[in-house]
Amino acid sequence: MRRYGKHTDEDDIRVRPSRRGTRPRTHTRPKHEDAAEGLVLTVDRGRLTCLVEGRTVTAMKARELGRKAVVVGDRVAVVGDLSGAKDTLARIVRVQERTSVLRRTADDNDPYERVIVANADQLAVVTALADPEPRPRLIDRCLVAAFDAGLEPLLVLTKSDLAPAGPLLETYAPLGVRYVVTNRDDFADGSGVEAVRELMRGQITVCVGHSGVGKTTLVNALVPERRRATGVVNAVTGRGRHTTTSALALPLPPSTIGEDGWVIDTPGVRSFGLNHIQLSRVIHAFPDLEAGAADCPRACSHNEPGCALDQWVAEGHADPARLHSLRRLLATRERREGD
Ligand SMILES: Nc1nc2c(ncn2[C@@H]2O[C@H](COP(=O)(O)OP(=O)(O)OP(=O)(O)O)[C@@H](O)[C@H]2O)c(=O)[nH]1
Ligand SMILES: [Zn+2]
Repeated sequence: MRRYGKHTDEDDIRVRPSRRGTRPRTHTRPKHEDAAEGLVLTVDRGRLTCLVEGRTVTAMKARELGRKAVVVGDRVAVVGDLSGAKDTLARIVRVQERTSVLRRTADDNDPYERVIVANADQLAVVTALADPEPRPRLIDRCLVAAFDAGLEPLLVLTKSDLAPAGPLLETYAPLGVRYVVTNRDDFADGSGVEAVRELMRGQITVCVGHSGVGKTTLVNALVPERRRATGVVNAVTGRGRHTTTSALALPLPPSTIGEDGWVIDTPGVRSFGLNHIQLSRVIHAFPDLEAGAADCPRACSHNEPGCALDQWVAEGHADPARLHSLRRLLATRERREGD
């Protein structure tokens, strides 16, 4: 599978002086060797729901983890009561190095970019073809966030009963982004949703979409067990609904080919702040252009006089439509009203 430049969280990289030789070996042995492996499914006010050996276990962060955030998708080491029984609380003592991190937008209530999901493989951008109208700038911002985070983007175009997908797909054709067109009438007999599941098999897919685009309808169709799954979470939080703003990881139903995969629903995540985006990581998703950027001025924005990409395209090394698309994406870094 194609991979964009994956990167991990800065705070995963720790430089520590080696203690070897200065202390007896027993002291450097990792603690909690008996810990079980868990996958974080959701987070609610310091309580983390983890899947541990097939059971849903509630846990909290061990103090030794300090301020390090533990997020949905994290692979963790868990100790303590792992029975999953009511009112039990396990402890997360380690977080495995992340293969990818997706950050949430900074907003008025929270000025910080925060990691919302770890270890995802792809980002499904759910967009209605009508009602509400598609918002290409918003789609572009999501694509930039995906490229930056090293996630494979996937366009899920819903409500195809209301409008054709052609015009929107034309805009995205030069980007070569995979897409699937859906509508809820096709979900009824399961045929429509199988095509979406196929694109998610064996992957960890984060779903984002603006309110009203049909994301809930889609996720419920993808994971018919959702009600039961969220029921488990509710037993933990003691609330009637899953009302947290945390993402929620849901298992795709088992398939005959054995690669199941996960869908991560993200209530309240509609777009992404792009201030932290590194141009080099975005252009990494455009290998045909990246080669031509070698001759760019230092810290080139790729949208300024002297950008070597104009020459590169003029010489026929890459399709002008690709450069146009790249520049359009990079231009969405400036936030505008409604993004
Ligand atoms: N015509 C049509 N309507 C749909 C389709 N899918 C969902 N809807 C309707 O669109 C509305 C929004 O659907 P939801 O699934 O709740 O959308 P959402 O993106 O989860 O929206 P929020 O709950 O606001 O976050 C509902 O009234 C659905 O019945 C579709 O394929 N075609
Ligand atoms: Zn350039």
